[in-house]
Amino acid sequence: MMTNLVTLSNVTYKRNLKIIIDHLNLQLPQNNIIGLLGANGAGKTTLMRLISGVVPNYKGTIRIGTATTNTARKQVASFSQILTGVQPNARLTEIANYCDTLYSDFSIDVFEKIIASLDLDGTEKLSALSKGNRMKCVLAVTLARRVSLYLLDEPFDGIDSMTRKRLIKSMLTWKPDNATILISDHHVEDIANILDQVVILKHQMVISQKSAEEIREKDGLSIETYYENIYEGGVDHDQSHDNL
Ligand SMILES: Nc1ncnc2c1ncn2[C@@H]1O[C@H](COP(=O)(O)OP(=O)(O)OP(=O)(O)O)[C@@H](O)[C@H]1O
Repeated sequence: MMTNLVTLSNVTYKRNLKIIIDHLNLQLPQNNIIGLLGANGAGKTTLMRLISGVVPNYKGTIRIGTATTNTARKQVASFSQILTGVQPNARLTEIANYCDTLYSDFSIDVFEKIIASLDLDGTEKLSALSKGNRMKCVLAVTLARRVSLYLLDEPFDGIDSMTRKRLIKSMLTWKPDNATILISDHHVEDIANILDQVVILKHQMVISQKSAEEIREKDGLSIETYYENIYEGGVDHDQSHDNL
């Protein structure tokens, strides 16, 4: 049986009177790679921020393992917005040392191994990195925290296909056993073959959650087609039973 790592119950989040997340319920199992899909503005980044513990005012409950408060969740989830606020002039090794002081779970050893495997030079300054190299750095810093949950918000945005493959390989290599990765990406097909599950967000809510295997084998669809069908107002046949 799958153990749930993350549970959101009845979570509502408003910003300037606008509802961004509406009575959302979601459970994410342990040791899974989960794709978070949805159009621009669907709320993917907001959902990750809520789970990671950086959003102060929301209604409902959010739990990662036994961590329920924002402070406790920050300790057990590594969010890819980790470089926000880092001095652009900092060198990569300085960033790692800084993260090491911030997070007791940070592994400088893992960070160094990841950047070496991605051909990044630790003496480079963050501000001097190309977009692709910056993304490599983001992934290295995020994964160097040894935690049970990783929240990766569009980690391959604007990345060429070869670099993307290397980043995906790195992610799979360095994911701790039993950890869960929630990953958003606008190009579903890029990550489809590594996903265990797909969660689709629309209209401030989760409109579908399904295992990737079920989509491929039972529904006979690619994840991309499944996503487009659901998003365009198609019906999840398993939920309606009208395909019987
Ligand atoms: N700082 C903010 N103030 C007001 N509204 C915001 C703010 N940040 C996000 N929103 C709104 O919240 C909604 C969800 O935004 P969010 O960035 O979470 O979506 P997303 O699915 O990550 O989008 P994208 O795919 O474009 O990154 C949007 O309607 C957006 O306009």
